[in-house]
Amino acid sequence: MTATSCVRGFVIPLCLSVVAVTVLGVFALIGYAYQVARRNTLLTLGLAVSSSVLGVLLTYLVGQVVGAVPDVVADRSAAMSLAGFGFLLAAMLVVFVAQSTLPALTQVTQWNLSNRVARDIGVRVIDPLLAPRRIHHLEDPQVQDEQERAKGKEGYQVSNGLHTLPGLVSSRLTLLGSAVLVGRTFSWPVAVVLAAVTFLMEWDRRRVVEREIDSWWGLTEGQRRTWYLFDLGMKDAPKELRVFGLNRWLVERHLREWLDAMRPVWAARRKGTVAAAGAAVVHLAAHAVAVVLVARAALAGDLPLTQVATAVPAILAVGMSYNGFAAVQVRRAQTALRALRELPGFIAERHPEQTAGKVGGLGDGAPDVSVMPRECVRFEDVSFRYPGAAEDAEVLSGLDLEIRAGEALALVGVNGAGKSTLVKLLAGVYQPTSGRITVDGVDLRDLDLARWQRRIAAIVQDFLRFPLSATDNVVLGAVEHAGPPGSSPAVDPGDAVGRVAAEAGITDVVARLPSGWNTVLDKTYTGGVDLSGGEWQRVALARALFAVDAGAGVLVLDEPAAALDVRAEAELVERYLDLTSGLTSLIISHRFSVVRDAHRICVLEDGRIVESGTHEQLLATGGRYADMFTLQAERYAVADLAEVAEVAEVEGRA
Ligand SMILES: Nc1ncnc2c1ncn2[C@@H]1O[C@H](COP(=O)(O)OP(=O)(O)OP(=O)(O)O)[C@@H](O)[C@H]1O
Repeated sequence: MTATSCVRGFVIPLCLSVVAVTVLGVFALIGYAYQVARRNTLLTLGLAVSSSVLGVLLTYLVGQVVGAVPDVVADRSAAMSLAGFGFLLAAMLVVFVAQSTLPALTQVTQWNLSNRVARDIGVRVIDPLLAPRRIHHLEDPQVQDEQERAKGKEGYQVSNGLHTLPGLVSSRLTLLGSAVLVGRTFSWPVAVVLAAVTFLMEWDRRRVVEREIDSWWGLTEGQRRTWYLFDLGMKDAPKELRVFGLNRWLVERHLREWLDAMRPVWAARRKGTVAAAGAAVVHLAAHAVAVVLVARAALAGDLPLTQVATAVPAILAVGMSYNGFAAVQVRRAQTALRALRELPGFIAERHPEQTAGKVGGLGDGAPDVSVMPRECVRFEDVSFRYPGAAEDAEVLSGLDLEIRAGEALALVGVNGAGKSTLVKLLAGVYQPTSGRITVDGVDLRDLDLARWQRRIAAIVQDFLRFPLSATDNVVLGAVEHAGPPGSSPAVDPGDAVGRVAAEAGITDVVARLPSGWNTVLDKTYTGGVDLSGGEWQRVALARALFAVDAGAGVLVLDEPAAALDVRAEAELVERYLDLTSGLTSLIISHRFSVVRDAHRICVLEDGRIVESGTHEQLLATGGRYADMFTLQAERYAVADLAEVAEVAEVEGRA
């Protein structure tokens, strides 16, 4: 086979297919990056291509310079002019300098691109998960897996892949360019064999890297435990750990879990060592043989110095151009990008209930949600069990309940009776398994859920403690009235924040903070402070009242006094009917002093309402409420008597 036919029949198709596979394979990735950060993408890829083109050009120029030296030195007639040689030398140096400066530039554009992409991925992953107004999808393991795939276990995978993509493009072009130089200056078959061996080496590296990543990131259980222990020591429970003297135990346990998690990684590494060594030997031998062949041809006088000086560095450049790590990262990024694009559709397909229900917009003849309920909210024969729970694990079972508009209703029941669950159903974050909830006669399923949820202001049991300023912690109750995030407007006692702060009893608390309303309520920030449990609870109350001020008409208070001291609880009890006046409200509390003033009290037991009436009526009935109230009152009475006796004794002694 002649060199020309070899080039036409084998080398050109091979080169074209390698380029096609590389470009087509990463086309979606590049397209995505271009969509997010057009200039950075073009710049990064342009620099990567330039870097490899300059590298190949440098190899070529080095060959030309070295080849010209003997003739120029001997001043032979065939020698190029001194000016020409100087020009060649200068060109080589310019290319060298340009190629040496490119990596620094590429790194900057690469980081910019990764940052822009990471920001975009964050939004693309979080948005479809947070946008739905219900939360079934968050408890769906398949949705969790899909979002994990979209995000990537080891950070944002698409961003990591794009970070390594320029390196992959560059090494592919270097490989092709250098192989062409080897072919042109020495031998096409040798060029093809070297390229093939280098691909083999890259394939082997890719396998090793992939296996290692899999064995590390696949260990979610061990890994989760390791990081859990780390967080426990650093931020979650530093005080409790010291009280129980668990510091050493934690360090040792963390180390043990980490070692357990790493062992399979090491095993995978050991397993791959023999194959990796084999591939490396084949790779090295092929390149060594190629260099020897060049040397032999040179010694035999069959290869001029210029070609020798070009072919040898080109052979070495081919050998160095495998990039298994980048190939793995890019491939993973492609999978992650697919999942990222499919995530919203995946959620919508698996949870069609999220998109159902839309009436309540103005001007469509539908009821105006922003003033509902005008009459009542009604639970009609409602049963509910949590998604994935066993058939017989019903929390609510055939529950009927009417909450009249403007009524202050209280709900009591033992732990686990389903009170908070009822609140979640009222807010529409879950749908009843059977039965229905209506607002002024309209099924909650048919209402515009987003608007209905804006009608509800709530303190839930596990209320949020934002690591933001005191102002933000209050105004986030009605984010549309809060201004841009982090702007923390000045607070005036007469404005809404000042008013709700006074109602919730936090004016003095905020006045004592080092930077007043601007103080960050998190000790880990400079100048930040933490509040006591009761103070936090009052901040949460202020947030709910801010939402009411902004237009919410249904106030839900789930255990609003759990962390309050006696005086704060008494104040809440005193103001409760004032705070809820004009609103439809639902209060849940185990403290009967808090609920006794409600217009109506309902007892939840065995998944349904078993008693309903005013405090006095329920006491007179002598049922469950009366039992629970009496039990609590007796305990208080005993405590009170003990305290009175103690005081009397102390006074007597005095
Ligand atoms: N997300 C969930 N998934 C599965 N089961 C849940 C979930 N949340 C609560 N449960 C279960 O539902 C039952 C009712 O819980 P809920 O929180 O509504 O009770 P509660 O009356 O508010 O209790 P408490 O007085 O202790 O606050 C409990 O048995 C609880 O384990």
